[in-house]
Amino acid sequence: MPVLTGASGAQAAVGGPALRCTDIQRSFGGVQALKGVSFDLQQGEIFGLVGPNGSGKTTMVNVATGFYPPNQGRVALFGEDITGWSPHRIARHGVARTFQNLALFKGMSVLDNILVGRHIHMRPSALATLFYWVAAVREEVAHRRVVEEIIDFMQLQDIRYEPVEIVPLGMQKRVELARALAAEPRLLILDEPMAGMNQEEKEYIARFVLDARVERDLSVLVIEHHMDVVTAICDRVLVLSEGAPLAQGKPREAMADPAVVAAYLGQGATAGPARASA
Ligand SMILES: Nc1ncnc2c1ncn2[C@@H]1O[C@H](COP(=O)(O)OP(=O)(O)OP(=O)(O)O)[C@@H](O)[C@H]1O
Repeated sequence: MPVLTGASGAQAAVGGPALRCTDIQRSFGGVQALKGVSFDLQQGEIFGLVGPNGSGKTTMVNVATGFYPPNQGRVALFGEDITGWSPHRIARHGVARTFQNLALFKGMSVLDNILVGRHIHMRPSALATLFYWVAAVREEVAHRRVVEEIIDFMQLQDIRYEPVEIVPLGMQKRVELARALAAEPRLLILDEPMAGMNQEEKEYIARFVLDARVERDLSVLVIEHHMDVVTAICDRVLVLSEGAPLAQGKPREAMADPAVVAAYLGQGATAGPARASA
């Protein structure tokens, strides 16, 4: 059954929060991008961040992943306070993300781009490689095995040796998701993973996310504008507007909240729930 037109793939969440954001505030000069945002993303949950353009979704993700420290508020990952940590340190603690604008390495093959996702598990030491090259080769083989398995999972076998820049946009999005999975994260953060995709490509990504949650024991935070995707894959959503939380709950209920409808209407018909069947 197609994911986006069938029953919700949502499952009940179990355990404590994978990500807890408490009273997050963040400004850029005079622009208050986040005005006290709080939410818990439970382990095993697919949690959506939605809202009109400029409502603070990407800023929230950048705060959670250490790209921007918050001006106020705390971020906790699996119970550990990570406020102010660097992106690299947060990545090592099990967070992988994709970006709104693709961040792939042109000139490298699809396979090598995915292999980059393994870097946080690599132990680069020239000395160790020189004297313990057997171990280094063994490590390289192990990384390649993980990558090959992800290439199979994401159905990228046919394009694995292609330079990434000649691959169609929908496939590039899939490669970026594969690279994030290669990091073997506990929390996966996706910033508009289906932007620019046709219906079939959206179906693929939705299915990969649902399968990855189960097979890879993932918690997922996703920013997405396509409301059919949000209602199909998200257990819960937080709706932001102008940096403030408007509603939180199951997708259909949160999107039906009068304050949410009003916020989207203020943005014009193309920005909001009107795209539900896009
Ligand atoms: N680095 C920055 N410098 C200055 N202003 C910024 C910066 N990043 C975000 N902003 C501002 O913060 C506000 C929230 O932006 P943000 O990108 O987080 O929104 P968004 O909900 O992700 O939007 P979209 O759906 O269009 O991607 C906007 O007014 C934006 O212009």
